[in-house]
Amino acid sequence: MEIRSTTDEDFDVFVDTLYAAFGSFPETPVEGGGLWWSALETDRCLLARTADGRPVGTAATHSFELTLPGETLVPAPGVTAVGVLPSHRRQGVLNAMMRHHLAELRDGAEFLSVLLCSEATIYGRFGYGPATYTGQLTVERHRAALALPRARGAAEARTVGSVEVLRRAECGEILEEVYDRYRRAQPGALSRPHRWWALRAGQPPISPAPRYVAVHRDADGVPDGYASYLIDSGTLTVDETITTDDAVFTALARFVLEHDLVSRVVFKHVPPEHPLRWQLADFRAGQVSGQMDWLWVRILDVPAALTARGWFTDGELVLDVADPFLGEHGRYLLTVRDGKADCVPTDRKADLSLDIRDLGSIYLGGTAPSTLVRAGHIQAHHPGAATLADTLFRTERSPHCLHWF
Ligand SMILES: CC(=O)SCCNC(=O)CCNC(=O)[C@H](O)C(C)(C)COP(=O)(O)OP(=O)(O)OC[C@H]1O[C@@H](n2cnc3c(N)ncnc32)[C@H](O)[C@@H]1OP(=O)(O)O
Repeated sequence: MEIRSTTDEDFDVFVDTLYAAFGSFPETPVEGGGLWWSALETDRCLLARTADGRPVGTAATHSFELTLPGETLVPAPGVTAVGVLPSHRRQGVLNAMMRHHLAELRDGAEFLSVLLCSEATIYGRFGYGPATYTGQLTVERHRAALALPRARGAAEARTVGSVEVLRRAECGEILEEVYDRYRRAQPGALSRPHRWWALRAGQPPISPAPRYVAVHRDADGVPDGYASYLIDSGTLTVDETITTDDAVFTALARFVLEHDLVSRVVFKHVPPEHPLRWQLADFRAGQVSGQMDWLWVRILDVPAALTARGWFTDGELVLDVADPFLGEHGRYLLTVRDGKADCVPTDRKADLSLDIRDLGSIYLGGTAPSTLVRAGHIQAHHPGAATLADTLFRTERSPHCLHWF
């Protein structure tokens, strides 16, 4: 089998093969997201061909930036468009493409790779672990009153800005600018390169699908948040609510919850532990559903990855990390002082033994190491090791990603 990057000449072969792998047709318009593949970078698309030249597999990489805890931005190659023709499955085509992808990243000194899974059973074997989670919150509007904040001073901190409703097509650059400020501050968030917005590639509100957008502006009229939404049969569905400011989030939530002629509001992409549920005066007015994994992380260089993120508690931890897919194994001393980590190979006794996929899961602070100890995936070598790891890896704001690719 031959695996190589596409060029402008065989990009249409790539698209045809990809669609055939998913059992659909490129010529059939898809609501809103029909142009998603137009944002692919031609030189980062792979075609796998059999010895007689037949295209049988595809995979592509987006050049994203990922925000790590501590608001550090790092390059994050995002794997997408993975498909193998039904006639050639379970013969090792994906395996070969993943080896090719990870080797290319290592050559380019990249230290991680990310993806979203079509099925959660596929990518663990290649060293990816679920690192951020999402869900949706459905609120019955007649029970949706927001509670008065109890913390001293919190009520006064309420935003003094304004909300204006625009059609998606009238928003110009506002969404791109507000999203970019948001993703730089939100651990787990990915950049949406300008080409996505320019090509209207992906899901609403990037795509041209009709949407109303509630744009929040601060006291000086500068946009500092938005909520993109659609109303259908009495249900108002919010695609995404984007802001760096909790008070602006509350103002936008209040805005959609007070919408007339709506019986329920569905907030998509609400991460676990989001404060919105706690802001409802009636805790049971909000029902969580569709909780699932979102961004998966694959670490390729343990010291580079652990020293890149920010840390919030001082401490020391010895991690014994196995990487069965790449046939590697290493033991590392992680030392955190004043928000920065040092990570070096060591012979010291390990506190925890774990698989590289589990390191991917705990890396952004969205999965507690103790949860994976209790699940039987991480081995804690002494009492207190899991608590120590929980304390070190924890972040103030849980990681969240809502970009679909
Ligand atoms: C990031 C993304 O793009 S997600 C989109 C993924 N694509 C799809 O879901 C499209 C439909 N599915 C397909 O095209 C194919 O079935 C693929 C791409 C998922 C798998 O391709 P294949 O070439 O069949 O995989 P390959 O033969 O290399 O299998 C590698 C291993 O993964 C396992 N595997 C492959 N697909 C699956 C699956 N859907 N569920 C569970 N295990 C799987 C195989 O059993 C094999 O396991 P082993 O190493 O223990 O023997």
